[in-house]
Amino acid sequence: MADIGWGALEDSEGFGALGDNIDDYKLLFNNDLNELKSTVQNLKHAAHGMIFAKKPNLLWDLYDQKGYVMASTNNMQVRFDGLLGFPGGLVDDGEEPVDGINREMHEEIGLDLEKYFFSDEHHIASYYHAGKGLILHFYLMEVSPEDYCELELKTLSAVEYGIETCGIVRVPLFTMGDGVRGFPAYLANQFAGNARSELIKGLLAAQLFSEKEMSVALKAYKEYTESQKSKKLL
Ligand SMILES: O=c1[nH]cnc2c1ncn2[C@H]1C[C@H](O)[C@@H](COP(=O)(O)OP(=O)(O)O)O1
Repeated sequence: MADIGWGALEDSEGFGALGDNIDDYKLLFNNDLNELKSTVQNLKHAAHGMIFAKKPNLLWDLYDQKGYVMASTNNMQVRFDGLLGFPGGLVDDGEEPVDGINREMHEEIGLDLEKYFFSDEHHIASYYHAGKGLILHFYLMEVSPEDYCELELKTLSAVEYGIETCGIVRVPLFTMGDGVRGFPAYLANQFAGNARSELIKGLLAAQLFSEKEMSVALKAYKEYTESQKSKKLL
């Protein structure tokens, strides 16, 4: 069969290219965005968001599970390209990032925009990848545990379900007795863009993890990935 390539996707395919170095994504501060807009031509924007609910509970009466976190697998969560990421996507030309995230949330997870709506107050960080000319905007929204479960179910009937979004993922917010399985092992998956860093930032901002808990989990994740490499499992 002839290789027909990615067709219309070809133009934006490079933004998702593998091989990024995390240091390529620079956190933007107050006036950086305006300065970039006035100095760099043809900037592209993307906006992604983390939706979470806090529901402390003991999983199997054992693991302190602090809440639910929705990571979507469209792009993210198991996205069409096999990587994990948050719902969201590229912002259309002439569109504001906040409008882009609402549009993408509706397409990818069926978010009812009459009820839930991302606004500028939900924005927690932006990052710039100079090599790609790409600015990533990250948003965070809390919903009730009941609404969270309803949103999960709605994902299955979203327009992009089965196309961009291949599944919805709950992030395990606990670590098992071996110190690795649970959240540290989840971090060892492959993520789109800087979604791993966004997840860490989002969990801290949502106060689902303390700085100390996060640093223990990150140490375990790093040691785990090193050990996998030395066993040639990665
Ligand atoms: O969750 C994410 N966090 C940070 N960056 C991400 C995430 N998901 C994707 N990306 C990067 C890499 C992608 O190529 C670009 C565009 O996002 P994407 O969601 O793939 O855009 P479209 O759905 O194709 O519009 O951002």
